[in-house]
Amino acid sequence: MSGRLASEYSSWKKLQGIYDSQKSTLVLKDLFTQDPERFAKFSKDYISKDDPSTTLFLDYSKNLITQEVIDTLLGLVREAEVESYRDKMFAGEHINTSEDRAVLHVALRNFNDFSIQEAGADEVAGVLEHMKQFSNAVRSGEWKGYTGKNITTIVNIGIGGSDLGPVMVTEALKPYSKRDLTAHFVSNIDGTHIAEILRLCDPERTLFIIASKTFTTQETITNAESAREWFLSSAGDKAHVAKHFVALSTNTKAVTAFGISSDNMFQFWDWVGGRYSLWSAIGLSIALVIGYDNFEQLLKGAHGMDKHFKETPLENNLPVLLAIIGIWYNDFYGSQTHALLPYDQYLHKFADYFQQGDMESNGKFITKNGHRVNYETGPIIWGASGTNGQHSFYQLVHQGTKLIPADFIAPATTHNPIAHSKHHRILLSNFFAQPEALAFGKTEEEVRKELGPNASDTLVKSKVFEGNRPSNSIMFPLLTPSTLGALIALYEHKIFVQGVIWGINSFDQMGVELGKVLAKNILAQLEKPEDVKGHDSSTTGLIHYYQKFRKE
Ligand SMILES: O=P(O)(O)OC[C@H]1O[C@@H](O)[C@H](O)[C@@H](O)[C@@H]1O
Repeated sequence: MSGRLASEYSSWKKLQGIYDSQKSTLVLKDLFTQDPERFAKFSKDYISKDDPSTTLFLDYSKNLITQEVIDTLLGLVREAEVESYRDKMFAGEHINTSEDRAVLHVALRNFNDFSIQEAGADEVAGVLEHMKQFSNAVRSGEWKGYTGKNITTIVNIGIGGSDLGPVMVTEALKPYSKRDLTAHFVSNIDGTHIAEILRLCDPERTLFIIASKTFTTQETITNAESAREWFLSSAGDKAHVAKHFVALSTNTKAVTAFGISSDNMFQFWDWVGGRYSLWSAIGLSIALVIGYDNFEQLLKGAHGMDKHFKETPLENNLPVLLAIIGIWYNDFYGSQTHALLPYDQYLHKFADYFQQGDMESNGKFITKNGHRVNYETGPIIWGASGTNGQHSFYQLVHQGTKLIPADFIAPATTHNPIAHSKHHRILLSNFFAQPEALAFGKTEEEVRKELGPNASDTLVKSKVFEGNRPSNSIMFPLLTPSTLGALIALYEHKIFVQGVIWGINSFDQMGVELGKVLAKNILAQLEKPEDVKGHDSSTTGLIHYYQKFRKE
């Protein structure tokens, strides 16, 4: 991050020139015809140096790019000093400047390869050991509830980064889960969320995991208090809380004040951002569900990608490639969104997870130096698992008026090869067909030929696919813990690279604060109409409407 606006870099200006002069010739159909080597040139294998069985394959040939575009985008990476910023992150420098914090999720999965000096980095192994002991004890049945019964249900209470990561990963790695241990996740302050989950729980066999970095988040603390009240209405004695409540937090004082002993607290540090915290104690529910060894594999898979990101030249660096291609569409083609489309039911929460990961990191208009950007920053991230999306929103992706770059993600093999893998073959045939249709479309001539001479012009036109809609395809042999770790880290580092190029701080989240402050103020005014003060007429009117129906 050089301190300049991205648009001031010479490579940015050059990219604008390339876009203006070559846009009409950047046509995938032609680019593929002109160069039979295009796939080989624009695809990369990732093989983990530590564990060669962990691999990913990235095909980025179906993008509106030429070697010149890629080279110029890499020039942008150099001008923005991404490598130096990356090294600062790994060294523990306080690159989260607004909060004066290091950004060290890489230290949580380090396994002694990188030397990191920041306070707390040397405590990671100890916390992992605590997680290992605890998860083994619960899973084996050695840890008993207050009436001497095994724990069969865990309820993670957390929100944002203290929820989305554990939810996504426990869903993604279900084939590795202990099937007789049920995991629930409560996040929403809406009492319906916890009420419906508690209906499924037996207080004698349920463990509540209160996950909150700050331990002050209103939703989490309120849900945790209601869970404790529900538990005590059966257990009676407060001493039993120790067997049924644990906390994952950086705030020992607040955890103790809540009534959870520090023995049952799993520590982490202020240099772990909420949306980067699944690798920390926040991952306890993951370790409980899939077992500690699999959790460690997840960390190791991510560590392999960290090494790749740190050590691989820019032109072969997968997170860098994903980042610059994203910038090409976001800042030059004017794409507003980016779709994540995993063709794997186990990854059905992947887009939700990276909605926070990306949008909370890069949804910012002020640079680290306090200037307003004059270009677009983070895209809107959305998506759903294939093939469901095909029967809903793909219509717009294929024939709508917007350019929506997409990442298609799929495992070559499945954990559920039912009907001799027939399902998986059909799934993959769609995974291959969609990017092909998006890229190459269907011409009027082809449609006319298909429909015959009597087809009306209107019908023919409605069936034309313009094509030239870009996508990346990411494949891997099977969705294992280490592969998932590598895949998540790939996207984390992509977000990092983009943030550095845009000159913003990807590691604070000031934009979520205003709503919280206003809600607190309004909460105090909800009882009487005469208390509703200081709002616009719309907000006042809405609160008055509520007050007509208000009940205890
Ligand atoms: O873990 P905590 O402190 O309860 O915070 C939960 C979430 O709180 C939100 O307010 C933040 O925007 C998220 O980044 C964070 O993950």
